[in-house]
Parts: sequence; structure tokens; C-alpha cells
Amino acid sequence: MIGAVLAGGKSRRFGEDKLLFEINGKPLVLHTIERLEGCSSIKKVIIVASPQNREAMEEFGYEVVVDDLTIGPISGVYSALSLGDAFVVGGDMPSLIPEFIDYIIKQFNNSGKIACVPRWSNGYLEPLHAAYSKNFRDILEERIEKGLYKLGDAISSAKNVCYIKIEDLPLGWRESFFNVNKKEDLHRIMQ
Ligand SMILES: Nc1nc2c(ncn2[C@@H]2O[C@H](COP(=O)(O)OP(=O)(O)OP(=O)(O)O)[C@@H](O)[C@H]2O)c(=O)[nH]1
Ligand SMILES: [Mg+2]
Repeated sequence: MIGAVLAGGKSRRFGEDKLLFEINGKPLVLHTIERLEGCSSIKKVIIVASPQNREAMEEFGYEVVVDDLTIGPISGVYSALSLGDAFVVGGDMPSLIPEFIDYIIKQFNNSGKIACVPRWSNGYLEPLHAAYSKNFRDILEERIEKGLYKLGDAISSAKNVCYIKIEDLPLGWRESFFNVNKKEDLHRIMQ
């Protein structure tokens, strides 16, 4: 399974490219990648960049896929799946828990479903902490062509998805969903 790191966002709330912002002397995206590399079921990490930050992302030495659409996470996942099945995360998720990710990938492999996505009991999904089959790409393509850009809606529209009930999991695993959106979010990781 590929670990795909979405890195083609606009960082509007953060004010500068948050993925290159150094935390304890290391760019945010590398903190995220380090966590992904700790997953025993992830064999290779790729970065899904925008045309704008492609060069900066290539500096890190990982395979880079360019997302030419950059219409949000949906085109990031679409681009990632061109390389095969992938576990997809945002590059702004430095608190990923490898054990949790391995758990989802195991459920994905056992289920034979098109995707395996954590879901809260209120129906809210965590699509940037989920496993996707390369076959899900066709569904995304159809949605994108129709101008339907919400990744969560694309998942909900698919019939063969396996959902993981978050409330049934260890409480500590919820930390894995933490993502940096604003400068003040950094307090939570810079102790
Ligand atoms: N490849 C790709 N990645 C994206 C795209 N949009 C968002 N991402 C990434 O997905 C993750 C979560 O997105 P957001 O938190 O909304 O990030 P953002 O768009 O950079 O930030 P805001 O402008 O503040 O919403 C981040 O790591 C982004 O870099 C996109 O269009 N393409
Ligand atoms: Mg975010």
C-alpha cells in the first residue's frame, strides 16, 4: 500500500505554505511523512503536490505526483490513485498514529471494498485518513467531470465503502486526525 501525502492546498488560513513551515527545525510535511513511514503496511510514501510547490516538494527526495487540477482534496486523492491503492492523509497531520493507520489498512484489505473511511456517529467522515482502492478513481473522475468537488459526497455516493466507527476505537487514536490549519494550531505540537 502506498502512503499518499496531500500537499497541494492553498494554506489560506495559515498565511504561508504551511507544509514547508519548520516545527522543531523540520518542515511540517516531514513530520507527517515520518509518522506514515512508521506504518508497517505502508511500503512507499508519495507526495501529491501542486504545480506551484512541486519543486520545493521534490527537494525532500520522495516521489512527487503533481495534481494539475488542485480543486481540493478530491483531486489530490484522484492524482494519488494513479499510482495504485493508497492510504491518503493531509500533509498537515503531524500527529498521525501508525497503529491506527495499520488498523484501517487491515480492515480495507480484509473487506475487499472500494474504500475504508473512519466515520463519527454524527455521520461526519475523515476522508484524509482513509484507504482507497485504485478503482475508486473512476468514481472520482465522474464526480469531478460533473463539477461535484466534495470528497465526502463522493465517498457517500459509493455503495461498497467500509466505514470504521470512531467511537468504538481507543480514545487516544483520535489525536491522529489532528491537522494544522492556523498558526495557533502549532501550540498543540510545539512543546
Ligand atoms: N494535492 C492537493 N492537496 C490539497 C488540495 N487541497 C488541499 N490539499 C491538502 O489537503 C490537506 C488539507 O487541506 P486544508 O487543511 O484545507 O489545506 P489548505 O487548502 O492548504 O488550507 P486552507 O486554504 O486554509 O483551507 C493539506 O495538506 C493540503 O495541502 C488540492 O487541491 N490538491
Ligand atoms: Mg486542514
